[in-house]
Amino acid sequence: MEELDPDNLGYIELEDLEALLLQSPSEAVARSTTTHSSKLSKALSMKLAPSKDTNPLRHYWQEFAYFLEENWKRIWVVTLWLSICVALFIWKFFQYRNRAVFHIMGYCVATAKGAAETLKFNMALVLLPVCRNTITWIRSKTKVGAVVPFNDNINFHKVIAAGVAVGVALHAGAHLTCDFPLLLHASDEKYEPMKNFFGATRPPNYWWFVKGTAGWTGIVMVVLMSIAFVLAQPWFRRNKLKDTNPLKKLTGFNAFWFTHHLFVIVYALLIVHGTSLYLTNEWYKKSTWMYIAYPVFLYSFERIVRLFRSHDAVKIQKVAVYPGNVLALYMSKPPGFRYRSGQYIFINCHAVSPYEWHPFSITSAPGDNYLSVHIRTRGDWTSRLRTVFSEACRPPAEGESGLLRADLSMGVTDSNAGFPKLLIDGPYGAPAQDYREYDVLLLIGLGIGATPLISIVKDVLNHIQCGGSVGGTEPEASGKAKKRPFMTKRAYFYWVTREEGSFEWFRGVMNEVAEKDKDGVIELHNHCSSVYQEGDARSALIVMLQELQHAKKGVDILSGTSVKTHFARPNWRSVFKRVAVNHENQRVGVFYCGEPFLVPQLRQLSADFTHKTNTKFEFHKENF
Ligand SMILES: Cc1cc2nc3c(=O)[nH]c(=O)nc-3n(C[C@H](O)[C@H](O)[C@H](O)COP(=O)(O)OP(=O)(O)OC[C@H]3O[C@@H](n4cnc5c(N)ncnc54)[C@H](O)[C@@H]3O)c2cc1C
Ligand code: HEM
Repeated sequence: MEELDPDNLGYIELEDLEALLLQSPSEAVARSTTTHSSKLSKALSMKLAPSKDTNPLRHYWQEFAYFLEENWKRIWVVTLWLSICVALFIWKFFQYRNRAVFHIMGYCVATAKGAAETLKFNMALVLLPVCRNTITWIRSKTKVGAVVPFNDNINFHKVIAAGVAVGVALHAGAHLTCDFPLLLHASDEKYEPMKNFFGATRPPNYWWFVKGTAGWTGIVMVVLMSIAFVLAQPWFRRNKLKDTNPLKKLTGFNAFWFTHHLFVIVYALLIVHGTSLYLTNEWYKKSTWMYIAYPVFLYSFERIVRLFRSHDAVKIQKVAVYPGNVLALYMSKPPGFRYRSGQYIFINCHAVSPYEWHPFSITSAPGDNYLSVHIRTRGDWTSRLRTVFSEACRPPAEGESGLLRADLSMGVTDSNAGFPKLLIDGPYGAPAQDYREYDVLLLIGLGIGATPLISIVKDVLNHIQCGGSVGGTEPEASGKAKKRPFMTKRAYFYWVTREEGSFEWFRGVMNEVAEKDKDGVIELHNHCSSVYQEGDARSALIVMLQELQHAKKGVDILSGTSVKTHFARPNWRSVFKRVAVNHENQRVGVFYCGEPFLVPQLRQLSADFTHKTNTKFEFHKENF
């Protein structure tokens, strides 16, 4: 069944529907599933002015223009990076092309040295996109985000790592398979200029090169990097192996994480490798440390900041365990802790694992005087966290939401009532944090993916309450106004979950919106996709019961709030159509968080509606 317009249920009077339901449920179902939603869809289509342009060339050009518009930041960054790599390679390659050693080892040595130059650069650069604090600071405090795609930092990290892999293959491959054998078998005449580097007597055998400092450090680096590279692949990191596979225990996020720390040894070896070169004697030509010094220092500083910042445990103020295996933790805000909706923090719980840090989106709003996260049980760590916190909880009192809960005196007490110690680190920037730049927000969350979006909804709500006018300047928790404008004038939130129990997670927020948002700035749509299949008569019956209850008591039977629950998935095209019709000539920020399978469809709809209407949709996504 398609989305029903909650404002327009006039196709059958509710009293008639109730009577009909008692007499003839099947007829009631038939009448309730009239072409209401397709009528709505047609009416919207008529309001839209679709492009009449059928010229295929122009169509492809439009697609291309949209592609450029969407990707220009990525394109310039990757083009610049590639150009620097190529330039470094060529520069070093031709330097060696003109040296005596070229007459023995030829293009092999020129290739090895060209590749080594890109390796120094890439081993330095690969650290920058993972300096999370620096990136969060730059994107919050400066306008650099307008030209640099910070949301792609981890993708860029992987692209550079791929550049490292190519560099290692060329460099190590050329040295091991070509340069060393050529030098061993060179004629005495050709060897003559090499005496400066290798001494009067020529190296006796291949093993001599391998056991030399440059040789063994190089080989150890390749071995360590190979382990880290393999375990960093999404397939291993996300542990997609079958349970029966003996390798299963050796992979997963922790394996990725610990083997990634082998890079500490790799960087130490790289410095040694770069100072014990066979073909360079002058110290000032040994430039490896010059490339990597600053990024290594910056990244080390980041780690030290993380260590100190997360030193003190937060106070737990409230814990609730919800259906759908979700644990909600409400904690005190550490002094000076400022964040934006959409950002996330890392959490560490000693009682679960002293070394593991897991990221979670913040679900409270910047104006709230507490910090909250909603954690869905996925694997070992989240399951154990749920267990240790559940054990300290009591069953909920009547009317309270949450299966088990503990409400402490909201920060007044120093005692943590026997709760395990919790450390946090953050906040860190995420794609959803840029929502304030848009006139209109279309927020789409799948399951637990609603978490960063809930914080946005709360922030818009707090803004309505504090400032009164949406679209004014941004009020701070303290009440002072900052200069940065708050552009958002309207927000649509679509939340799709499988189990109806999930609506418990954010029941409080839903009620608050319904109660406080008098001007209807925020429009909430809950979609429950598991009750019955689309078109199933039973689902139509539930819709009817729900309408009756909603009309009589103002409360939805599933969400337990005044927000209506829809059945089955939303019709995304209709959703975009409605937003386009309601917001001509405006910029709509589409923020999606959830499983990746919906990304192509939403991206395509954003592109289509940007082409065909004068509303501009900008798509952002986050998956976890
Ligand atoms: C930016 C971000 C925000 C997130 N926000 C939320 C949220 O609000 N609510 C929520 O329930 N979940 C959120 N997650 C997902 C959450 O971090 C994982 O579900 C959790 O770490 C799983 O740990 P596990 O050991 O229980 O599960 P596992 O079975 O070990 O892992 C399940 C999945 O989580 C990933 N994962 C495991 N450990 C980590 C880690 N330390 N860091 C990053 N990824 C890891 C794995 O690669 C795997 O894909 C978020 C993830 C990210 C990256
Ligand atoms: C030269 C090789 C590499 C180096 C030096 C390197 C280094 C790092 C460092 C220092 C971090 C930051 C950890 C932190 O502080 O949180 C990191 C994170 C990460 N790296 Fe690498 N890496 C390399 C190769 C790779 C490769 C090949 C992949 C995957 C294909 C990869 C995937 C990742 C991912 C996904 C993260 C982010 C983890 C998270 O925050 O969830 N890296 N890397």
